[in-house]
Amino acid sequence: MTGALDLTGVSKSYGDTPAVRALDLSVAQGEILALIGPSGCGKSTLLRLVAGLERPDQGTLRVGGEVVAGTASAVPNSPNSSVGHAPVTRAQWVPPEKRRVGLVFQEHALFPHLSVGDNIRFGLDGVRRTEQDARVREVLDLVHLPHVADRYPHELSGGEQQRIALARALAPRPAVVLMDEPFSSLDESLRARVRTDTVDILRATGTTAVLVTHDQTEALTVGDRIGVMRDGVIEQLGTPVQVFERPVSRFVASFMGDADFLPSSVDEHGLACELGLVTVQTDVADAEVVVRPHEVSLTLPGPETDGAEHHGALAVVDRVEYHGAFILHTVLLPSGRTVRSWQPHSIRYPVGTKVFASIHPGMVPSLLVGERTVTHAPNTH
Ligand SMILES: Nc1ncnc2c1ncn2[C@@H]1O[C@H](COP(=O)(O)OP(=O)(O)OP(=O)(O)O)[C@@H](O)[C@H]1O
Repeated sequence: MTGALDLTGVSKSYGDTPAVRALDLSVAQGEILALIGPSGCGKSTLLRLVAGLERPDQGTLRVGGEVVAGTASAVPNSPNSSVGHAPVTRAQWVPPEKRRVGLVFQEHALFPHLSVGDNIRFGLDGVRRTEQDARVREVLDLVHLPHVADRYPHELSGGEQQRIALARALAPRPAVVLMDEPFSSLDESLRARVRTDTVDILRATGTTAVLVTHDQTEALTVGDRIGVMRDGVIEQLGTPVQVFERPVSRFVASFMGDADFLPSSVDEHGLACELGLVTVQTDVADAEVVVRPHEVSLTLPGPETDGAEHHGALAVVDRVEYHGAFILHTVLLPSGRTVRSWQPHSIRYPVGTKVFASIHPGMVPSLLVGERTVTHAPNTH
């Protein structure tokens, strides 16, 4: 089925540097896709390809079902052509201004010499002035800034400028809005508010969007799906719950949230790691258990933990970091490995405290064999 945005086998290199490699991606109508990955993995190149600011070396891009770059569906050979002859193909290219794509890029900030109204009108070329005025009013209402049409960008706060940039992108009713780190210049408290407002506006208008971010929380809270990119490919594409709770690889597990990795072994009780038995049914030997800090429980040793080595390990608090609402404890296990544990604000074990570390009951950690996670079912025993 055709989505609002479809990429098929798209590749782009800069000289010898592959930036995007044979990438397939489909974004559904009204969906918000968050793209995340380490610096240089190809996120911006992907957006620039969709925007038409770069040409793909290979592959096809469609916006709203229309081929905007690459090779249109192959024109079949004429009946007279010799058997085995390569199909005739036709390169297609739609320039950026003709694509139904709205941009909220940092480098496409508002024009400083144009009023807010004229900034928004900029994308409405060819539309009658009365219609332009109506649309400017409409999108300014949408971003809750109906009174700023005559102001200049420098007369707006950072958050207001960001909302105007969104209004400008939405004005021509694009099929897809592309956002490259749109909130990164805002301070943290403002960022959360502008982000929420932006998502509300995208939802209210049913707009399809691709958002590039460095921020895990942003990806998890904003994306209907998240694409985790690495070296020019999407290593995992899934819902926030899938990428966080069922990462497909060591890379995704450590990139989306914090993770520690503990070796495991299978004994007569089942699969166990240093933090005790793992509620996973598997016959995989030599797996590593992916342990997230929110899954690790710390308690002071007492009669109930005596002889409970199947359920955890005696550890020593090695490091304590205050994060406001939560406190991150790093504990040293008997093996010399460390694991991290989030504790609520009210619990702060000083460095050197002996604690009993275990996996919270009911948690079903992921298992890694080599670099990939293995699928498994929770142990029902
Ligand atoms: N114009 C260019 N010329 C040469 N190489 C480039 C160019 N643009 C990007 N690259 C290279 O392509 C690769 C992907 O870059 P890209 O900007 O897409 O990554 P990114 O994931 O957006 O990184 P960041 O998060 O740091 O913005 C990198 O190796 C980068 O150095």
